[in-house]
Parts: sequence; structure tokens; C-alpha cells
Amino acid sequence: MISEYKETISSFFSVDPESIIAYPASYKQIEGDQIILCKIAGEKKLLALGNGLFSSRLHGEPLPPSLKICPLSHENRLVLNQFLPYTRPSAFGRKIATFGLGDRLGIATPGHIRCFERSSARPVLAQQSKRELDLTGRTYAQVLDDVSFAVFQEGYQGGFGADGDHLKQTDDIKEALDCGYTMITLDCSEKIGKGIEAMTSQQLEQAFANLPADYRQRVGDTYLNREFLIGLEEYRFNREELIRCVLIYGLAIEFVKEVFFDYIQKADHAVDFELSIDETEAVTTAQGHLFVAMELDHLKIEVTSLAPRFIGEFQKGIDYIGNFSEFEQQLKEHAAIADHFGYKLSIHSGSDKFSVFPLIGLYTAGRLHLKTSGTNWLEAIGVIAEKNPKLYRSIHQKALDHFEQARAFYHVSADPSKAAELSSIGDEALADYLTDVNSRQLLHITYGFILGDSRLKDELYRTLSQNEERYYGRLITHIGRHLQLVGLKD
Ligand SMILES: O=C(O)[C@@H](O)[C@H](O)[C@H](O)C(=O)CO
Repeated sequence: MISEYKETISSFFSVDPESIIAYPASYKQIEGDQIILCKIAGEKKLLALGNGLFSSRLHGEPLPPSLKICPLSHENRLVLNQFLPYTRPSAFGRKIATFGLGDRLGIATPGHIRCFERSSARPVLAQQSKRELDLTGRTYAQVLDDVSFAVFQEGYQGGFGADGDHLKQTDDIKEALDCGYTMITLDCSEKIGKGIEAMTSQQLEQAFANLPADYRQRVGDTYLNREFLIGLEEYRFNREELIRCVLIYGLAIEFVKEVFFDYIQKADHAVDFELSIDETEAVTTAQGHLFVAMELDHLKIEVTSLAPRFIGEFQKGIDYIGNFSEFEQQLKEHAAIADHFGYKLSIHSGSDKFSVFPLIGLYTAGRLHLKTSGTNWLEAIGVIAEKNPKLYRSIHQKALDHFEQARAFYHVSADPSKAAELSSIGDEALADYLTDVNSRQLLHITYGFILGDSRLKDELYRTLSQNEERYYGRLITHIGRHLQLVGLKD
């Protein structure tokens, strides 16, 4: 289809015909119209041929008699969604392993899709937290636009999710659901009780006495003087332990109740509901997880997945930090609790935790959601280091200039001064920064400041557009390693 129109297109855009590249996997015939994705002088467009209903719905430049060049706009994405259901996101429920692939640039999805050939997991291709949207200046609609067009580019019909990630406000939840998002990750970190572990018995009793009498009676009857067998573990709650669980998780559970019944259940489409209690100071004990699970069960709230705060450190972009046997014991118990109540265990900051992936795969046995994001951004920076050393040096310096400011958004232990001095590294070795834990975290958390510099941002996108297959290749290797080690890919 493209070859016979290259001359028409090249003269219309006054570009070299060789600069017109087609994505053959996107080609579709719909009710007599033909459509294909192509790149014209570096910019992706939809080419529609025909005068049928589908082509008539698309907004674009008509090239008589029947060709139309269409931008990858929000309006055209909605038309694509209407005629090609596989370009719309799906929910997957509690039984299918899923893998979150945050893409802060909106260009990684084709590479992500190629990772899932021969994988039992389904990709959540549209995933950005409110924090990421604020720092990149994107919207949930734009994130889903980018993903839907990439799904069309690849001709991928295996299904994908769209996660409104780490949402704390109901307005944001409503916006994501109205955009058609099929997963909501409710961040309860601001509702989790703080400093409860340090409270004295008297303080605990005083705080508990302030709660409604019927609630105190119910939780006392439910949890005290009883044993709970979950998997191979028996759990009990003495009075102090019960009150601590109530004071730590009680408000969070009220928030979950409001969101589940007022938003998730009332959505006009299926929604996977994830509960995130991972971004808290306090580690989620197995007993605390059991309390939350039993309270959700009592309230008839069905979560699809739950992300606890594991013992040790799940920091951004680097491997697990902590005691492996303690982590294994806690992971085993969390997985057993999740399995007992029928939902998936979710691993946040799941990027690069290679040393514990086999354990995670062993104890979750596919009942798992693994969430990544910044590591995909780092693979893009790796392409920049390989292909545009001058730009990389500017990005690295921008990151150094804003690292302390970026630490307000992310907990990292990186010390950039421990990484090699930029001026001491030759162009051919710049990509090695992406294997150093300190520079990985430096680059990982400063993305908002880097993309906030329009000169860096424009050149970054231009370099990645010129090297998109290299970017896809890095993602296939890197995310493929994640999938294989956690047992979700052969
Ligand atoms: O950076 C963010 O805000 C998100 O990507 C967040 O970290 C996400 O929930 C995650 O855990 C990615 O690994």
C-alpha cells in the first residue's frame, strides 16, 4: 500500500521518499478501507486509503482521490478504539499474572509488546503514577493514546492493561476510570497510621477507646482468643497487636471501602483493583497483612492484587537490599495470605530485583503482579549514551544539578559522588553509567527535571526516534530477563 503512494506523500510533505517508513504489522483492512502506520520524516502518522466509514471518521489531510494522512491524535485514537477493539485496554482479574511497564516517554510500548511473545503473563502497557504524570506533564489520556497507537503499530492482539498507578485522590481515580483505565492502584500511604509501633499500652488503649463501641466489639470478637491457619502458619492477635493493626490500617480500610463501592464497582467497565501499602515507613508484617485481608473480606471488598511493604529495601532501579532469609520467610507468608484470600501479590519497584526474582516466582507461582517503570526510562538513557554522547553528558549533568531536589519524590540511597566523574569517562564508556547503582538511581529519579528542559527533551526524543529498534532491543533483553527470572517466560 505504501510503495504506490510514496511519491504522492513525499511531494505533499516535500520529503525524500526514502524517509517514509511503513510499519507492516499495523496494516488492516476495515470495511473496504485500508489503514497502516508509517513514519514520515521522523513523525508517525496513520495512512488511510478508501472513502468508507472508518476513513471518514479519521481526522487528517485528504490527498485526493482517496488517501488521508492522519495525526496520532487523541480523537483518532478513539476512532481506532471504536473499530479495532484490540487497541482498547482490558482487565485480567485475579488469576492471570500481569506485568506493569511504566513508560515515562510514551515510546517504549512496541519494545514491551515484543517481550511477551512466549510469556504466560499479560502486559499492563499503560501505567503511570500521578507522581510521574506531574513530573512529565502528561495526562492519563495521553498515556493511553501512546499505548493504543503502539499496539496498532505492532498489530498486537494479546490484550493489555491500563493502570492508574499510585492514586491517592478520588478525583484522579475518576479521571483514570473516565479515560477507560482498567486497573486502579489505590495508594493508601497517607491513610496508614504513623508511629503506632512506638505507642505505649496506655496510649494504645486511649486511642482504641475513641473508636465506635460496635467496631471495637466486632474486631475484639473476630480476632482475640482465636487461631488463624494460613498455609503452614498459625496467626494469633493479642489485644495490643490487634489495637496496633486497627490504628495502623483502620483509616486505610475505610478509604478502600469508599473507593471500591463508590468508584470501582460503579465503573462502566471491568477494573482490576490493586491496594498499595508499599510506600510506607513501616514494614507490612504478615499479621498486619492478614488483618487487612480479613477486614476486606468482612466488608466484601474484592481486591485483584495487594502490594505490601516488604522487609529490606525495594529501591528504584537497583537490586534488593536486605537479609535474604528474612525476605524469603516474609514473602512466603505474604504469598500464602494473598493466595488464601484469592488475590495476587503485587511487587512494586519490581525493576532490577534480579537476586530475589526466583524466590518471588517460586512462592507466588504466577499469582503475581510485578510493577516496573523507571528501568524502562533508564534503557532509553542507555540508548542516548550509546548514540548521542554529547546529549548524554548534558542529561547526566542536569541530573547531578537536580538530584537533591528529586530526592523529595523518591527514597533512594544513591551517592552520585561515588560514580565516576563525568569528565573522566570517554564517549565509548558512557553507557557503563547504566550499570552503576549510584548513577542508575541518579538518572532514574531526575527524569522530571531532564524532561523539563525542552532542549534536552526534544533532542532526546529525536535521538530515540532515530534509534527506535535499538531501544526496543534493549527493552526486549532487559525486561525479558525480568520475565524469565520470575518464571513468566520460557
Ligand atoms: O515512579 C513512580 O512513581 C512509579 O513508577 C512507581 O514507582 C511504580 O508504582 C512502581 O513501583 C514502578 O516500579
